[in-house]
Amino acid sequence: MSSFSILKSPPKPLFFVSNQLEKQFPASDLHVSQFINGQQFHKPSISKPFASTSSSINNKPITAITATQKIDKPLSSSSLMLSSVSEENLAFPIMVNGCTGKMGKAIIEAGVSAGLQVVPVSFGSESKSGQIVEVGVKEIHIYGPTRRENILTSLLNENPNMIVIDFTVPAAVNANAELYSKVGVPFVMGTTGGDREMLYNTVEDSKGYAVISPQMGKQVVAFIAAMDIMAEQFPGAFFGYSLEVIESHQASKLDPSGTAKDVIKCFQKLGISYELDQMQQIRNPEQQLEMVGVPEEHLQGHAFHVYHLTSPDKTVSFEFQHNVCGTSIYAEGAIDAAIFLAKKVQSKADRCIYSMIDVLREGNMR
Ligand SMILES: NC(=O)c1ccc[n+]([C@@H]2O[C@H](COP(=O)([O-])OP(=O)(O)OC[C@H]3O[C@@H](n4cnc5c(N)ncnc54)[C@H](O)[C@@H]3O)[C@@H](O)[C@H]2O)c1
Ligand SMILES: O=C(O)C1=N[C@H](C(=O)O)CCC1
Repeated sequence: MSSFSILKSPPKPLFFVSNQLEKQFPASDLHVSQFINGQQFHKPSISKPFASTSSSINNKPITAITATQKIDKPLSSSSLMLSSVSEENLAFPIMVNGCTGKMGKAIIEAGVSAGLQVVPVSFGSESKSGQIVEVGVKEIHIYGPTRRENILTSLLNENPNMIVIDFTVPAAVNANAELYSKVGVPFVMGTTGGDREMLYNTVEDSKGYAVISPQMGKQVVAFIAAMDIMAEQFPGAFFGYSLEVIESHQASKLDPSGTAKDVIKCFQKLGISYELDQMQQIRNPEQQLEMVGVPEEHLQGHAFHVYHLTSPDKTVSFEFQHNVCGTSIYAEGAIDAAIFLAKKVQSKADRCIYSMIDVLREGNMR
């Protein structure tokens, strides 16, 4: 049984950004952005040193973000499900990198709903460096690519149980993983792309802990696991079949679907000859509306996949689809992955690298 401890006492702030960190890494010329109902609003920029225990913006303290603070939006059905664990007051903070992005915001909301605490510091792109982002009532200070090692080391010293959740961009995957591994902070890597082999090698060499998965949606992960089991048990079962794969994502997605790549690996084991560059990627909103049937309100955030198999004589066909609108399915899965990882770290598990299938197998589903 895991020795992971669950606090029963009332929630207490578990971390603070110290004056020392503030002095070391002042973030001058901070900008405040606010997200309301998914829309970003910019307030006039202000010159402000990095968060201190006594400083405030608009009279709001910015030193620590605790699970006791409320998100000022109605609870969705999914967040109601997550709120059932908030009473357990899970005792580790999360650092969410890429927090100005769609997933970053969703992770913060899901994490707070689950009773986790969010470190008020996030690594972002150069262009977002120096901004303060408000997500609900949370204020998160964004740091660009410089001085990250020192900042992360200081944060980890102050929050020794911290887990990083990374939903950034494919180009940042390897550098970020190297940084987390070097500093020794466990991480959940939800970001797709980059050099995946190098990613695994980096974590393995450092003997650090990580959950890595291009797909955190638990039901989609269960589908991939089922395909993998079929491929293991019946290799070559679809030999000679032809495969057509179409995936559609919001136009801002920078890479091909990482999920489809994993599913295609299963089809290859099942005997189908298919190259990744045959996959059809749809990023054009007009096509998404007309061809794919994406609801208009989800053009900015969806992941639709269809895999069509046809027998050599064309008398038999199979079709698999998984269509996701929005981000909540991934955010909930990523929080489950962080909780799973915290338990592995706490119990000093021998194995260090995990997938979402491991998270599902251990039944860490709330
Ligand atoms: N594993 C999953 O289940 C899952 C689900 C959804 C999205 N994703 C992946 O997560 C990633 C992010 O998706 P999104 O929809 O939130 O994208 P997004 O474009 O909305 O957000 C990306 C964020 O990364 C930040 N960023 C850019 N460069 C950075 C850098 N060098 N360091 C740190 N941050 C940087 C951006 O400022 C932005 O805040 C993508 O790779 C996407 O494919 C994975
Ligand atoms: O929206 C995205 O980007 C997604 N990326 C992942 C992938 O590439 O498979 C998971 C689905 C959403």
